[in-house]
Amino acid sequence: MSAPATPALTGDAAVDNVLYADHITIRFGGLVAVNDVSFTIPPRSVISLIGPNGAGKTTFFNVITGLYEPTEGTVFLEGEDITMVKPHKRAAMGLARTFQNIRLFGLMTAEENVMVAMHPHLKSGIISTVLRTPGQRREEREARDTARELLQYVGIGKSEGELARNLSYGDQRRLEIARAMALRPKVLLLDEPTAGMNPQESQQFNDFVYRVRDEKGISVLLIEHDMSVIMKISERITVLDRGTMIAEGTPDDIRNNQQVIEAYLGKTGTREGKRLA
Ligand SMILES: Nc1ncnc2c1ncn2[C@@H]1O[C@H](COP(=O)(O)OP(=O)(O)OP(=O)(O)O)[C@@H](O)[C@H]1O
Repeated sequence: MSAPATPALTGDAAVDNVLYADHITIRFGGLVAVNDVSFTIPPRSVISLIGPNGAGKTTFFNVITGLYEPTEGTVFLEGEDITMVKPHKRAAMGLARTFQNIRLFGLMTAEENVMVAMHPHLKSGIISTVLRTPGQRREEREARDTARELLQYVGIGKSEGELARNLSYGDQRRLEIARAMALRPKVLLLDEPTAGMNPQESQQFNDFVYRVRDEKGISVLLIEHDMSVIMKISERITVLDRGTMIAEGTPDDIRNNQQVIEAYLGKTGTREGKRLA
């Protein structure tokens, strides 16, 4: 099923969805990187954003997370207009992300990496931190316990004392997710989460994403190049090509969509030598 660039949204999309990006356009000088794209993330959903190189995925993602201000359009989080809200504030409001290139503190332990991320939710001010008041010590103990629980949750509980840089690549990705979850997100935005994972880690990742959705009630948005991951994991897929939304639907809809096949493979079916999984 192919969708127009501006699908008609029924009801109040800003209220019914955790996230609603309404008619987003982003221009860089003369280049229209994203062209009038509307997009929703329903509660407890696993959604993917795909498209060939240069399609506008990262640019759109950056508008959602607040790194870019859209030229036109509005972003709502649980009905609240967050278009002008800065990235760190959005993170504290419940939009947590991981990065394509892992960004951990390599010389801190796994546990410390998660504790640092909790900072926006901690109450202690600078004075009580310096004086190490009983309240501050209690809060630190609780933060440490929560960090350990999160590390257990993502499957690297035994590595709590390891320096982040000594963890395997797959475990560093898990640590990034634990850190994002420390923000108690409503939406978890994952940029290329399975890059560099082996097939077994990739399968475990799929199971993990469903657990996050079902047990924690968090919605997950993925940008991912690996089609086999996308097709297995997504409840809904949105496809961008040259800044325009060319299709939206279930994995089966997308797999059989002629426009999507052409966008990826070219009309002759040979572009980049790829196949849709
Ligand atoms: N900061 C910027 N300034 C100017 N042009 C940009 C900027 N960021 C992205 N673009 C351009 O916008 C278009 C969309 O790029 P974007 O990185 O969003 O695509 P993408 O789908 O994420 O691609 P890839 O899969 O290769 O990462 C490209 O033509 C890119 O060159």
